[in-house]
Amino acid sequence: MATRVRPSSKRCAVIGGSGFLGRHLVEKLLDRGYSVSVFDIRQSYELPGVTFHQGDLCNKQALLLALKDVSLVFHCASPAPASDDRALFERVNIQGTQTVIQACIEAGVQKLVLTSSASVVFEGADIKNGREDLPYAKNPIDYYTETKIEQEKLVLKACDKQKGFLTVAIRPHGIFGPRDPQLVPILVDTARRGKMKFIIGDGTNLVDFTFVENVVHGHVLAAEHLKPDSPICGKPYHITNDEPVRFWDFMSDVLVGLGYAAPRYHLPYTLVYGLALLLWLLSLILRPLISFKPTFTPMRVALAGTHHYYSCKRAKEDLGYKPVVSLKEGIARTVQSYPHLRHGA
Ligand SMILES: NC(=O)c1ccc[n+]([C@@H]2O[C@H](COP(=O)([O-])OP(=O)(O)OC[C@H]3O[C@@H](n4cnc5c(N)ncnc54)[C@H](O)[C@@H]3O)[C@@H](O)[C@H]2O)c1
Ligand SMILES: CC(C)CCC[C@@H](C)[C@H]1CC[C@H]2C3=C(CC[C@]12C)[C@@]1(C)CC[C@H](O)[C@@H](C(=O)O)[C@@H]1CC3
Repeated sequence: MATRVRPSSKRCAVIGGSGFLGRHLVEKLLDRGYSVSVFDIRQSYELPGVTFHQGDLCNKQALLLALKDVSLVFHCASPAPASDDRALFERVNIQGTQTVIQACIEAGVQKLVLTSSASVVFEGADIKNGREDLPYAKNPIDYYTETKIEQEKLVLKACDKQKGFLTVAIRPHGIFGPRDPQLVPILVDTARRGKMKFIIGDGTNLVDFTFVENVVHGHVLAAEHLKPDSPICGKPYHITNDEPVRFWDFMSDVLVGLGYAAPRYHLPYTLVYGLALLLWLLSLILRPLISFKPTFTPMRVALAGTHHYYSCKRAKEDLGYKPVVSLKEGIARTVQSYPHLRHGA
């Protein structure tokens, strides 16, 4: 009689492993002695110990090949928020995540760790020290957030101790660090176009930004604590730097570190938000004729002008989480890693 080989607990797959967070996670997993399969729509690097599977996560057969003999899966793939493409977000984040869950169950995967986002509870109003039991946003500001909510619900609902399939979701906020393709590059691009002179609102709003290595640390802790008798099964966990900072101080530190001037002039929040909404509607109406992407989207303005920081108490208690890199050190390492984005480079 053929016996089913139980996948090695040190064999894992990272869906979205070619991306910013995914690659940092892969590097940490290799350091910790895991062998890693990366499944991604693109291959962006090569590393000893990593097997690449190029494919779309909406394709179950392609996924099944990558999940063979894998016991632990990290799902950190998503279209970029800036794409603002509703159909793409629904296909990848919702239908694709359903496919990931089915493929994991069929392949005998035991643990699935989802990269969700703290923004699943954010709808433009202030959040101060928000806990995981805040309700999901009823009116999410953009399609990205709308589909991240559905994605998280699907993954957490799929947790089934009887069947031996355990799930958990990590909710980071504002990830930054070396190789980040959005926060620092968009910020510098905006500064180079002379649009980072303004502070939206009074500039005192506190926000969480999370150095990528802390996000990775949270994922690894979650994977290693995910056991049938652990309290973390089927739950979401905030993972941040646990050092809320003024949004505009963080932006200024990065800009000044790269040789640009810090924003100085204040603009009223409601005015900028209204304009951003108008521009977004205009871009939607004109989309069949011309394509333009406004820099100041309603979501970016809301993120820039409100308080939104989250409690990591649950992660500290259940996972023993503690950030491994401080905000100051994270900013310094990030700034240093972008010589090509320095002023005048
Ligand atoms: N960057 C942040 O600030 C932030 C904050 C909170 C949560 N997150 C979440 O973290 C995860 C990783 O984000 P990131 O910043 O590393 O983004 P990223 O764009 O660098 O990485 C995403 C990866 O997913 C891959 N991908 C996209 N569609 C795919 C598909 N159909 N099939 C297979 N692969 C596909 C991309 O090729 C890319 O390599 C995402 O789920 C994102 O929602 C990011
Ligand atoms: C144009 C200016 C007002 C601001 C320029 C900087 C912005 C590009 C970034 C500042 C905060 C960032 C951020 C994200 C994208 C880039 C910023 C808007 C996310 C929306 C990316 C997706 C994540 O899931 C969100 C999260 O929940 O952490 C990010 C929130 C912060």
